[in-house]
Amino acid sequence: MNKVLVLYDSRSGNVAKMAALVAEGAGQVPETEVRVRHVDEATAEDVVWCDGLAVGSPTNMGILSWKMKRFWDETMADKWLEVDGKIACAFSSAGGWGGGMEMACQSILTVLMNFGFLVFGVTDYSGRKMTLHYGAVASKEPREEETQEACRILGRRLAEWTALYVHGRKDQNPLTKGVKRLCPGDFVEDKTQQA
Ligand SMILES: Cc1cc2nc3c(=O)[nH]c(=O)nc-3n(C[C@H](O)[C@H](O)[C@H](O)COP(=O)(O)O)c2cc1C
Repeated sequence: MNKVLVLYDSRSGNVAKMAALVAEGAGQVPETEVRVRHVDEATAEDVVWCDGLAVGSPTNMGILSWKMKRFWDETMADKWLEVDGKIACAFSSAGGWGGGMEMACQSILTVLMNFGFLVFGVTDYSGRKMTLHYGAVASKEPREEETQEACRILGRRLAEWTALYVHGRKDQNPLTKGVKRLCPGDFVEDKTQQA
């Protein structure tokens, strides 16, 4: 069974909504078991259990929340050298566009790299001007369809990579499985807007 953990922190519910969408996306890959854990209830064993991990945090001063940082500093400290090679990605909500959500994703990815995770971004677009190159991002709650879809794509891509690289399921390779992957040109209605 393909195993995905969605680990998140959320103070006012926005990242929790993103986490549910990331989990929904992961669940679109057959034979995938998805666990969703708030950082307050997550254990080191949840991380050990998974093949792939999506970590979400509110953007706090441009980086991950102190609770999420503490989880890796303290809860996971004994597991250092034991979780290398798992596949991982990030997502974050900030107070507004430009508020640092991609930097927060980068800070999450930095922590994960420190533990030996194989981290990734996504080249696909989820809307006319929305992609998730460093992880899925939202301004406040994921209200717009393209923001919601970015979260789903992230979770689905994570489960596809773990299916392929951990379980050898070549049929789940997103580059060859025949599911349309969107790029900016797919959304251009008015050619004068292309630049
Ligand atoms: C301590 C603190 C720091 C924050 N720092 C930022 C920030 O650097 N940039 C930003 O745009 N929003 C910032 N915010 C706003 C949150 O990132 C935003 O409200 C987010 O959607 C909260 O997610 P949550 O509902 O999952 O807790 C901050 C909020 C708090 C409480």
